[in-house]
Amino acid sequence: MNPVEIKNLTVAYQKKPVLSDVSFEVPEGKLIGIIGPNGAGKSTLIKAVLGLIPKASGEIKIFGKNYNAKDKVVGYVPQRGSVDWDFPTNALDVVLMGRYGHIGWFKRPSKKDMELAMECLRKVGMESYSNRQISQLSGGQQQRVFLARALAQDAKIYFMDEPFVGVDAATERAIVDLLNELKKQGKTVLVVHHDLQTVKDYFDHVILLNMRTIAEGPTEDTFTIENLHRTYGGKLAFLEKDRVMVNQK
Ligand SMILES: Nc1ncnc2c1ncn2[C@@H]1O[C@H](COP(=O)(O)OP(=O)(O)OP(=O)(O)O)[C@@H](O)[C@H]1O
Repeated sequence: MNPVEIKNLTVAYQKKPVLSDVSFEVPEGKLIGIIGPNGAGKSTLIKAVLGLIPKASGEIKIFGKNYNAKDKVVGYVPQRGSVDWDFPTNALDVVLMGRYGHIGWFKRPSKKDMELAMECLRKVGMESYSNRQISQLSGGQQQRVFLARALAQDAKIYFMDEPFVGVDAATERAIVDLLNELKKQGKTVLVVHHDLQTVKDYFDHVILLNMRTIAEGPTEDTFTIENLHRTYGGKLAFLEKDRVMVNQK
């Protein structure tokens, strides 16, 4: 059974559709890139799957069922810019929040939960920052803490919204290693990604989105210049053979 199946999904803000008739399914245990221009509806798609915003119509199935947050099947790494980093909490507590579905709200985390949270911080190279207030971390360090929180959730499917934005090369490498580790564990990871140069290196499968599903499938067959043209229209700039980027002007 596919971990995520979307059929004819339409989502609207104030009656204006931003996703229209979107359909795709993703295979289990793969790294999947969600690719499309600004405003294409990528974040909206993730929020609709997680039930954070309502859908106007269509079907969203997680392992064949309607998603229920209590099932603890889906982990989420939001866009860094959408988080209140001034909230007075330290890195370890943020990671422990990832365990709450397992611990139960209002209960104290056990020693095992604390150890697991520290282990997740270690995996992203942040164990020595466990007591640091999150407002006092750099952008890349904040991103790593959020990835550690997602790891602590021990989900089967992860949605990550632009985890590579604003991070340095070392953090980018750390994130890629983490994605590959999750894949090795059989997890399915969907990542909103903007850097077209690295899509072929990072993802097994892509979903090209621009209000509709333009194309989806294995990266090799789907991430083609023709499909990119269909996704980005006139915004594509060609650097040289096989290298393409989005012209933001
Ligand atoms: N809360 C909201 N109310 C009204 N319109 C919204 C809201 N959130 C997003 N939109 C609009 O919906 C469209 C899709 O937005 P969304 O954030 O899903 O795009 P995106 O593909 O994630 O973009 P980006 O790459 O810039 O992050 C945009 O036109 C945006 O302006």
